[in-house]
Amino acid sequence: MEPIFITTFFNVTKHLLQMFFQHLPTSLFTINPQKFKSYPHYTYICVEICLKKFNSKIMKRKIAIAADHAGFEYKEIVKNYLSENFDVQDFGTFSTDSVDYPDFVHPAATSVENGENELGILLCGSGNGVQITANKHQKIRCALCWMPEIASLARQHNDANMISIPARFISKEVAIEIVNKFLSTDFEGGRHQGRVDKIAFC
Ligand SMILES: O=C(CO)[C@H](O)[C@H](O)COP(=O)(O)O
Repeated sequence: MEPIFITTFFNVTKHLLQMFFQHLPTSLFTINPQKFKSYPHYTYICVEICLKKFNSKIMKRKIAIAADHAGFEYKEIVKNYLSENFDVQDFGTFSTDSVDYPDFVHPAATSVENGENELGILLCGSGNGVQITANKHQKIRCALCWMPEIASLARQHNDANMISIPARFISKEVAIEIVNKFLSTDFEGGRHQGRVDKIAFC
């Protein structure tokens, strides 16, 4: 390849990366064009980083969150934790005043069901009330998660599109770990696909 093309290619890539992702380490942009031939995979890596960062910055994943008074404090913590990297839609409640969880869960579940949000996180004291409510929706598979491994399995095996968290029974740190697993684990498909397809009954 002509050196001029190589130099131009790297300069353009460098400027684009710097423009969009100023927080990335400078070392990532320090590329010697003369060494291009010995780093063919570098282009691929640059493009991949570019696309991932572009996706997470410009097209943030949309997450619904809702809680009752028992889950309110954890909801705020989870919401703040996610706010930088996700587009979080908060369906309430907005204080520790006593409320009825279905009033907040149904709108959140509807938003996941109709595709307005990709996934949803629900919190109440035991996790049961919000889970039972959400699972009344035909297209919702809401898993009660009290440890991170259960959240991973809920995605891998059950293709759960919502989780419920028992705020009165786990620490805030564990709640965050659960949310991380839920949002970063993919459905495995395969033998689980047919099972998941059989869940919605009528
Ligand atoms: O866990 C719950 C539902 O499953 C609720 O958070 C819990 O029932 C609220 O209880 P209280 O009104 O006594 O605060």
